Amino acid sequence: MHRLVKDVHDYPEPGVVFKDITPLLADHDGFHASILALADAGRDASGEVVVDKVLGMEARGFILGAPVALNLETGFVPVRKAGKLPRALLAQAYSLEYGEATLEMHADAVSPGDRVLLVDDVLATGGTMAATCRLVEAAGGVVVGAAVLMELGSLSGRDSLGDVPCTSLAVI
Ligand SMILES: O=P(O)(O)OC[C@H]1O[C@H](OP(=O)(O)OP(=O)(O)O)[C@H](O)[C@@H]1O
Ligand SMILES: Nc1ncnc2[nH]cnc12
Repeated sequence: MHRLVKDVHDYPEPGVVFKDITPLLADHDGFHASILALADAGRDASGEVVVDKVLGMEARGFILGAPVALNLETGFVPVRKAGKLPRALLAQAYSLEYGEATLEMHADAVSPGDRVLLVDDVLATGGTMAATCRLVEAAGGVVVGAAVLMELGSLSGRDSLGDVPCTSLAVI
């Protein structure tokens, strides 16, 4: 996977090393293997699916989360940046490595008791993932796991996830 993720220095702001996954997405074998590996986070040791929904965060989390949901034969829930969803919603402000934003989810997208897997490309500060956990909790769902392609170990994002187990295909 490493050769298919390109480091872009000082993007989107000075000091950030941006992890560009577009070469990985453009490579069928790399993309396919990544989806299968991320989907394993939604199964137990015997291979049984243990989640009811997969959530992906706009925008790169959509690209990865939707095929993971299909692989697990669950529904997919888009968690969007503010102002994009048309019906009653839950909202959560957060900070990420290079800014601040608000994430929103339709209020009825997760039902009480739903077991949820969160999927994204990068875990950096963990702000995005933690905010999504808050949205799921507000809906009455249970985050049973998170799965990312890459974890930026120096930013300790995992610490913001509490007891939620996070599967990283690579810690860099
Ligand atoms: O752990 P954090 O510090 O919160 O950073 C991780 C988040 O940042 C990126 O999303 P971004 O908001 O840049 O959106 P994009 O997918 O639309 O580019 C990435 O896809 C994660 O969602
Ligand atoms: N360094 C980084 N590269 C790509 N996406 C990110 N999201 C937060 N930090 C990031």
